[in-house]
Amino acid sequence: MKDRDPISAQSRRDTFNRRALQVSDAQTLSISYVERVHEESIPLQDSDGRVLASDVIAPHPFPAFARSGMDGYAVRSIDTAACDPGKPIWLEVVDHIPCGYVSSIPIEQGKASRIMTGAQVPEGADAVVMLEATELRTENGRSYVGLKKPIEKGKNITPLGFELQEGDLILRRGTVIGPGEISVLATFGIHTVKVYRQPVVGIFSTGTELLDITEPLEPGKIRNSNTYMLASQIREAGGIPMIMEAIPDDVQLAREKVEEALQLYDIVVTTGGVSVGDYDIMGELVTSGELDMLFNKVTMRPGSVTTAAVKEGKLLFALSGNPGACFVGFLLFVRPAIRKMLGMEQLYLTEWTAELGADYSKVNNFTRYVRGSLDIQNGKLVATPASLDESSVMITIKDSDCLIVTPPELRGAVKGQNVQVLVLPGAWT
Ligand SMILES: Nc1nc2c(c(=O)[nH]1)N[C@H]1C(S)=C(S)[C@@H](COP(=O)(O)OP(=O)(O)OC[C@H]3O[C@@H](n4cnc5c(N)ncnc54)[C@H](O)[C@@H]3O)O[C@H]1N2
Ligand code: MOO
Ligand SMILES: [Mg+2]
Repeated sequence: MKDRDPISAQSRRDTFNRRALQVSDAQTLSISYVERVHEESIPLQDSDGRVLASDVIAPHPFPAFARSGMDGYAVRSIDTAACDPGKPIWLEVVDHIPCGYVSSIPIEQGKASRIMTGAQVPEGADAVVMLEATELRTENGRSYVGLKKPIEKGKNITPLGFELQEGDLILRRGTVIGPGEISVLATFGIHTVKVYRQPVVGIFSTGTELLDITEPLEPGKIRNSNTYMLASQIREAGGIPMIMEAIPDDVQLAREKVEEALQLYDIVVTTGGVSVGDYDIMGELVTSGELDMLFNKVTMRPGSVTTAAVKEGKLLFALSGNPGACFVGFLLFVRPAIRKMLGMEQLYLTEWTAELGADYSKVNNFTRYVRGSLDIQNGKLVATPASLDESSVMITIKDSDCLIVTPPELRGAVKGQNVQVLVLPGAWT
């Protein structure tokens, strides 16, 4: 027995007349409402995974001095030209140069200085002979190094500016910071980094059947998995998830919750209640005129009822309650919005061409995004559809590396056929 009021008859009629947008049109529309978030400065050591908010220009050449690549002797190559294994040339050792020390003794004809890997090459020297190719003798308190082979000019020396010149553009705004970028920033003494603030994304699920993950199972009810799946997806996208308590199917509660979430957070994502059922409250809310609805139907499966609306410049994505549709809806619409806010350049999933690993017979008039696994077979990238790929199925999400894009066609797709795949974050890229 129901103990709730269904949504209005008018709302239900409206939902039957939804205008479906193509995925790309729906993406373009929703992304056009996204503004980049503000910048903030954070310590370099906290900047992993964050996005640079300004270009980084090399403030000095790197290396900033000609550097020895070996432990050995800094010499003038010309002095070694006449070396012979049977007749070594002896150069007087005039200095000893550890790392971090700058020698004040230039290398003149017939002279050499002992030098360590990473030390600044002294003036006059144009090559470093490695220690193993030398012998040492002492005479009258002076040291001499013996060389048996000529050395070419520049050998074992990394010239000043070998990697970068002063003024070179090293990192572009929009770059995601990882170990390589951190190394660059540290090298140039950029200890405080200007990055985009992480968008804060409010999440709540709707559904009278939902139990909290801490609650024991009850007949007819399920635990709320979407909220936690979305929180994980938000983190991967670079946002900060704010988990709000799920609500039962009550339009008034949904209205208040959406209002509150839009006040507090940069983006709001909900799940459930967007189809044509009697208690599909989010569907009713977005068509009530309180928000500007952008779309409530997209020509895709799963997630055909994916909905987006905007209020005072903030986006609400009302995703389907079915876990598969929720997962895909996030990837196609919410993730790009978070990435745009973060100033990233690549908003959408990476697209590759792969061979289909098994026949896929399901067809309809919408593009399907089929969960699949990727592997290499006989040197070719192969995408195999998941055994269970229904929108309501949760279990195969964890096994997927990609979404296999199957456009609407009369026939199904066959094994061996080329297909486009959208690579899932963290899988292979
Ligand atoms: N007459 C029609 N019925 C349905 C249609 C249709 O076109 N005509 N579309 C189907 C498709 S496709 C989808 S997808 C779903 C969309 O449903 P809603 O987005 O309205 O979601 P709910 O009805 O609230 O729930 C659907 C399903 O998902 C479970 N759910 C909900 N929230 C969660 C959560 N937080 N964690 C885990 N699972 C959740 C819920 O219990 C339902 O089983 O509509 C079809 N129906
Ligand atoms: O929204 Mo449903 O399949 O289109 O999952
Ligand atoms: Mg429903």
